Amino acid sequence: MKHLIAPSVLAADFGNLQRDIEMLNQSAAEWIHVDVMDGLFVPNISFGFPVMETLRKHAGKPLDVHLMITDPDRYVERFAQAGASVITVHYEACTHLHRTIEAIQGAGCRAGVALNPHTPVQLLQDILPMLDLVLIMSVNPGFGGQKFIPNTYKKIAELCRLPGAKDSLIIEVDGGVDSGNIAALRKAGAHAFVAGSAVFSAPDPAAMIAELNQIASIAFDVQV
Ligand SMILES: O=C(CO)[C@@H](O)[C@H](O)COP(=O)(O)O
Ligand SMILES: [Fe+2]
Repeated sequence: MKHLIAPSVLAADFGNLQRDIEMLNQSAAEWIHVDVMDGLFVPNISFGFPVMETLRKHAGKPLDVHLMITDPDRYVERFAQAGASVITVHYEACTHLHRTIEAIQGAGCRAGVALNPHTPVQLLQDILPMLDLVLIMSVNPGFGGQKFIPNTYKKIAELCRLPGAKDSLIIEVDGGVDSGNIAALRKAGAHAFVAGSAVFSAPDPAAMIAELNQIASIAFDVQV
């Protein structure tokens, strides 16, 4: 499966959000990653529907919504209506994950499940055949700009070996992804790469997205 880059708007300049979205529209990014935090599931609050509204209005690419919220079932329908293409919920935040996945897909979106660094991929075994995406967190969720956790490589490889996944299952990795680890992550088996600070702290964010895209595309040819 082809790789894709999903820059996270959490690291964008909110004073110039429209400008940053335009940059993403013109860039090699395939998706736009939207981090929603409720201050309960994670110790941080990011943004909600008003920002989704702006994104829907200006973004020309699919919105990949990462819900770091407790009981996400309460908001699945609204995020779908607000323009999400992918809705990812946390394994740790759902009591009835099977029902939640059905609700996301029933609302016309692709459904993903995110795993915190401490959550083993094997816990997904019984639900894997339903999933469109698994998001492996490579930092503890809640903040951008954190250090990448190397155990992620092992988790991606283990997930690839789990039976029952759809051929189209997308393995996404999120947290501390940059030009130094994206090739190894791609080789480990990941397809979708979220990058916040690596992109928006770069002097030329669009050039950094192109660089990440390029490295991922030749990952299998390079020694890592
Ligand atoms: O979900 C999260 C953080 O909880 C991420 O999507 C971050 O926004 C990624 O930012 P960087 O680690 O790339 O700076
Ligand atoms: Fe995220």
